[in-house]
Amino acid sequence: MSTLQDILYKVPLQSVNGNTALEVKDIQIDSRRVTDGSVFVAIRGAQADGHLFIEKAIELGAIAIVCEAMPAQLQAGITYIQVQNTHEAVAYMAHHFYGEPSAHLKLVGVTGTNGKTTIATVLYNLFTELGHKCGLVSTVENKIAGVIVPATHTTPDAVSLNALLKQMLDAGCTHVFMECSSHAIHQHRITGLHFTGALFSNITHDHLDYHKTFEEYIRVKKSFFDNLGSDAFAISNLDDKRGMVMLQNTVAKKYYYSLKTMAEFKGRILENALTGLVMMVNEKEVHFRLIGEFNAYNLLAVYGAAVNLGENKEEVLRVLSMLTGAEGRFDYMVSGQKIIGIVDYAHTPDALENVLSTIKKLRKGHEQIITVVGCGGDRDKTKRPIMAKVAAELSDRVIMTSDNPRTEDPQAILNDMEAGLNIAAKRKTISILDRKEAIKTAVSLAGREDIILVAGKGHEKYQDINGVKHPFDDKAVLREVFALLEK
Ligand SMILES: CC(=O)N[C@H]1[C@@H](OP(=O)(O)OP(=O)(O)OC[C@H]2O[C@@H](n3ccc(=O)[nH]c3=O)[C@H](O)[C@@H]2O)O[C@H](CO)[C@@H](O)[C@@H]1O[C@H](C)C(=O)N[C@@H](C)C(=O)N[C@H](CCC(=O)O)C(=O)O
Ligand SMILES: Nc1ncnc2c1ncn2[C@@H]1O[C@H](COP(=O)(O)OP(=O)(O)OP(=O)(O)O)[C@@H](O)[C@H]1O
Ligand SMILES: N[C@H](CCC[C@H](N)C(=O)O)C(=O)O
Ligand SMILES: [Mg+2]
Repeated sequence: MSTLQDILYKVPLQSVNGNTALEVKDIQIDSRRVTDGSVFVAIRGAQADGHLFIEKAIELGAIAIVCEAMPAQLQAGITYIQVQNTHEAVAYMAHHFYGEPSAHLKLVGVTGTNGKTTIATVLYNLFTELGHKCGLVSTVENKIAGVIVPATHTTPDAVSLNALLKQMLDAGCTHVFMECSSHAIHQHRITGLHFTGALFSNITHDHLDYHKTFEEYIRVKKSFFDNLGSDAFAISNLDDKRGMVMLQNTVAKKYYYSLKTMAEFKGRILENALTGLVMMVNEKEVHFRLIGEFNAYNLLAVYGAAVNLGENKEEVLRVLSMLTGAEGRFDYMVSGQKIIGIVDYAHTPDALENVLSTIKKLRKGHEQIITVVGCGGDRDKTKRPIMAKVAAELSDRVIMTSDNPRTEDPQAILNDMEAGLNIAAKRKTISILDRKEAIKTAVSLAGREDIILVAGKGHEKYQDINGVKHPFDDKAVLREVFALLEK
């Protein structure tokens, strides 16, 4: 068991009031989860201020409080620690409390707007096939050597994350592949972790509701690389406009991948079809089951990481050629009538453009492309008209519908999307609020070999309407509607 003093190692303290030799049972950032012997860390968030719950935490058994501002009245027998930034403090505290698990693991972090889940999942599957016990931290799910632990975030908060890494270590995992979202980097959820490697996929328009400007979003992602140690490797996409900037100030060993110019990990696409990719990877021709140019990039990032982790190149490519991607990422099915259905998590303008242009390139002739798409509520509003415009430009028909409306009026979200449509785009677009009806309509409009893209929700198994998560699964609905056609 650690003492408060032990876990505060490396945390710059502003003032201390009380005993720091106390034994700590756990660390909590949510007062509602405090029990006897917890340390409660008060965090100023977007919705609430943890400082308002200090009394509540003490009532529930907190023995120490870590805060940015000391309460006016201090309770006897309780230790109060004031720090400048509680987000940062809790990350170091969790790291120490759980015995610095990341330092004993080969931990690889993946950041970028799109491709994180795919890259982390393919790495996890590759290394598992290569005979290693692995951990996965991702949007779809977390995994500890094959055992699924449901994910609530792309990257969990610092306490949950360090606890998870400790569980992975205890289960015998040697390698962990983890998505690092920009929210997580900004909120210090990954601060203090020891990374063996870091990967950058790309950066485009997303989360500007949170980061405010694109420059700030870039700065946050870059800070992940700035904070790596000199023993780490950093691999970036040279074909992305910000690929070099990301690694500009890192002291880690730098590597690049590219489809367009010379790079340590160089790919050249020979064939790109709905059946898979054929790509030259550093002079070797390989067939992959993953589809589309964007996955060629993801594969190069994975290959670069595997080589840097000391795996045999031939063996890596042999296993990679057999792997598929992550659930709900270009997830492909065909109806009895030969209508093609693709469920994809594209929920940004760039991802939508990528997935649609990939479909356009891969179709055999002029089969119709019918896109079902919506935009999430309580998220970046500026992407809505752009996503509608992209969908209309690259599809023959568009059914605009609800994604996760969350607390917003679903019709208002559709109106925001419609603002991106010109007259020609409006002519090929219809709006149907109910997502299941929208999918049914798409299928009813499709003929043999036409392609239906259901975008935005990928693996998600629910639709969040007004804070209530209603069961909903794009893949299951599409399968059900396809089955109705057989009757
Ligand atoms: C905007 C955002 O990222 N919010 C995250 C943030 O919450 P917050 O700091 O704003 O929390 P808050 O509700 O204001 O509360 C402040 C503090 O008071 C505490 N509190 C609150 C109430 C109470 O009774 N007692 C109490 O102690 C809370 O536990 C918290 O510590 O910190 C919380 C703990 O880590 C997260 O759960 C929460 O994620 C929310 C639910 C969320 O939706 N986040 C999304 C946007 C997110 O993080 N997404 C990224 C991926 C995006 C992508 O890749 O596309 C992710 O990594 O998942
Ligand atoms: N390298 C890539 N470049 C551009 N688009 C991509 C790339 N990889 C995947 N995509 C597209 O982006 C969507 C999301 O991919 P993925 O889930 O792998 O990314 P992510 O970064 O984990 O996303 P999120 O931040 O939402 O968790 C996919 O469904 C696909 O359409
Ligand atoms: N991690 C992303 C996922 C968005 C998925 C989309 N279906 C939506 O609800 O907007 C977010 O929370 O912004
Ligand atoms: Mg993800």
